[in-house]
Amino acid sequence: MERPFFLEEIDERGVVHIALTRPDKHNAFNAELIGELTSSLRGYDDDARVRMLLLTAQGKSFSAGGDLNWMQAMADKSEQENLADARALAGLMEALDSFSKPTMALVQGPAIGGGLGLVACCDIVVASESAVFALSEVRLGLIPAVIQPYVLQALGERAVRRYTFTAERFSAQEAHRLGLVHVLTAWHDLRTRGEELVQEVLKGGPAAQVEAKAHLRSLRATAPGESVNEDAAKRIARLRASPEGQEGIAAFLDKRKASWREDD
Ligand SMILES: C/C=C/C(=O)SCCNC(=O)CCNC(=O)[C@H](O)C(C)(C)COP(=O)(O)OP(=O)(O)OC[C@H]1O[C@@H](n2cnc3c(N)ncnc32)[C@H](O)[C@@H]1OP(=O)(O)O
Repeated sequence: MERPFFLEEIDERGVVHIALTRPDKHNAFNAELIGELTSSLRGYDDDARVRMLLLTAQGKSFSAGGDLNWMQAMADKSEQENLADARALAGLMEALDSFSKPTMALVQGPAIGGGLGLVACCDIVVASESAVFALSEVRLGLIPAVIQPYVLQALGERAVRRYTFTAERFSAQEAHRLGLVHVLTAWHDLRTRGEELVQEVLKGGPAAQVEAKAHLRSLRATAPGESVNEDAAKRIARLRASPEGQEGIAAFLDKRKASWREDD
């Protein structure tokens, strides 16, 4: 099937390669990408040929997160449409996080907002030394809601508190120190280091890996239940259609400072 925003391929070893292919928009995700990627992930998860998943991205950025043009348009949608759309975003994170076989991300550039969420949902992360990360949402008048359980798990609560409120960009070295990134490598070695780790994963028993992953998930304190995801979707839907969210998104797209109060 033709996928406008990503490529998918399963190799003879059972490795599913998914590459985000929207480099002109820094691989930001809109409703179409979210819907198709989620159904693709679910399909591969049910496919007995599949041993593991490798997530990559084309271009300069891994992903700039939610497409802000798409989010801006939410102010004109009905509350129900906006909420359904936010639930779909939660569904994408859930589909990646709960993928029953091992998953690996190769992060070649910035992974911001929901882009960082995708990375945090993967089991193994290899990143270029030049990659950067951010929970940028509050600068846009938004919150890192649906990604928060995964980011909490990957970075730890103290770091998440800091980076949620300051929205500072942090380096791949910091992401490595915090545990989000397992392997740091030069940009030109990213694929090679990734392939080395793929080969290590493929040496393991497939059923054992599925069981190990299910067991790990069952031990997690912050695995998001349905009510957590629903709450997150409601918060996102409310904020992005609000005057503050619309101001934050418009300011980013217009490349100006957001005006949060009359005297700003
Ligand atoms: C639940 C999920 C929530 C979310 O994910 S909220 C969204 C979080 N995303 C962000 O905060 C924005 C992230 N974007 C960036 O930080 C930067 O951008 C990059 C690091 C990815 C790239 O920086 P650089 O190379 O300096 O490019 P540039 O001038 O900032 O952007 C180039 C063009 O790309 C558009 N763009 C960037 N990110 C998005 C996006 N997320 N949605 C829609 N467009 C985006 C810009 O506006 C601009 O466009 P033009 O060339 O027309 O001026």
